Amino acid sequence: MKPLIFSLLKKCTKKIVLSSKMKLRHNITERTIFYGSVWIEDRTIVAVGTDEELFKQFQPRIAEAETVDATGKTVTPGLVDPHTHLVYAGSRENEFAMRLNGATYMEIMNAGGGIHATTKTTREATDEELFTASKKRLDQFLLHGVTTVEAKSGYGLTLEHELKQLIVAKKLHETHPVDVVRTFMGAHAVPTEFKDNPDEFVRIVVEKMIPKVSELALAEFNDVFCERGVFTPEQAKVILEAGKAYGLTPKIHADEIEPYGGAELAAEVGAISADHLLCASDEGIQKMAEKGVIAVLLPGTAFFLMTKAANGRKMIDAGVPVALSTDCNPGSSPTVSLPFIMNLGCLHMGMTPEEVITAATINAAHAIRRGHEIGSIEVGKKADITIFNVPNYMQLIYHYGMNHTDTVIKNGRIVVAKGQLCY
Ligand SMILES: N=CN[C@@H](CCC(=O)O)C(=O)O
Ligand SMILES: [Zn+2]
Repeated sequence: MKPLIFSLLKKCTKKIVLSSKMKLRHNITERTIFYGSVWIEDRTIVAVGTDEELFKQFQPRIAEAETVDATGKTVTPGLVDPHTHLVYAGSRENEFAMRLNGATYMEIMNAGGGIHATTKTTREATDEELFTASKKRLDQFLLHGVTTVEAKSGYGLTLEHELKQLIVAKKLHETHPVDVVRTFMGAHAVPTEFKDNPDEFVRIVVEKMIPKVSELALAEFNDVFCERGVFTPEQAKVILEAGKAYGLTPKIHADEIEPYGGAELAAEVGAISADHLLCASDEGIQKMAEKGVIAVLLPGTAFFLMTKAANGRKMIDAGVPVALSTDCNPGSSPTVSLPFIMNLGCLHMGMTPEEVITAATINAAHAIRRGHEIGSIEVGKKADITIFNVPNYMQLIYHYGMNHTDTVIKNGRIVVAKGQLCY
């Protein structure tokens, strides 16, 4: 039998343990252990407790363990980002300059820029170029303490190019330490070639793209940008129901620019999450709470588009489980820093530090159906753990705009040490 690899994290001044029982009890940190340890065997967490408890339990075997000393640092579950547009080519700083001069995000998109601009550069990129550009971003996510990301297609908008994006995402998942969970988003925009006949494009998404994506098992989720001037709630419903028939779980970009019935639709179709929600109606929020739809909030997008962030506090108080994400994309949120998003969650959405940590770990894991295996430091879960070089979790949120990541353990393996990649 192969010898096991043991790893011990000792003398952590603080370790946050978030129980997966918290799925819907999103607003508390269940347990913080001072001077705690985690015992990992292979890829799995075998024991969690105080230094003393684990020392007693594993005393005869400590000599054979590889030890990571986290003295004076803060240990959390590996962060989970449940909403990214990771796979794309090109960059849109020209639009940033236009917005600084007063143009709006939708004006730029309606004039053929925005998502259309990235669709052009992504279609033109070779598979290798697309892989290399996306891998660079994934490395940056890892360096910021993120061990799992969701990644959407949606910059292809033809069957061929949507598949190209999803295949790159799959290859990243297979070759990179960070797990990449795939979402098909063929309905990210109505391509310019269909601007006079959007229903024909919806037909292609439903009849050609979804069946193929499902046949090739390239995605688990199906997402739609439901917004005035993009896809109507009626079109979005057709697309999401079609996905369900092919085993793809609905997600939705909802109520980002104006109230448009997206939150209500998420509840109606049984979406696992509704994302953005800056302008969600009270009724929509209520329906999401009733159906257990997770709100994936993206305060980096509001920050970058200079608009008011979603009301996270109101959603939590209404009983909606809230997750946080970067929304990493070249137009509305070109960042990989989930810790910065956590800071915005506190400053712009009325969330507490405990709530934003929960939102970026266990609730984020549930938003991509991974709550049973990641998102908390619990016995039996994957050993995905991040150590931040701060003495307590408050400082992680308080010292904003800096990368505090010291060490990342992914699947029981050290992949970032002293803030540098080492996989
Ligand atoms: N709002 C729609 N989609 C992305 C932005 C995509 C882009 O601008 O390239 C978002 O989630 O913000
Ligand atoms: Zn998005």
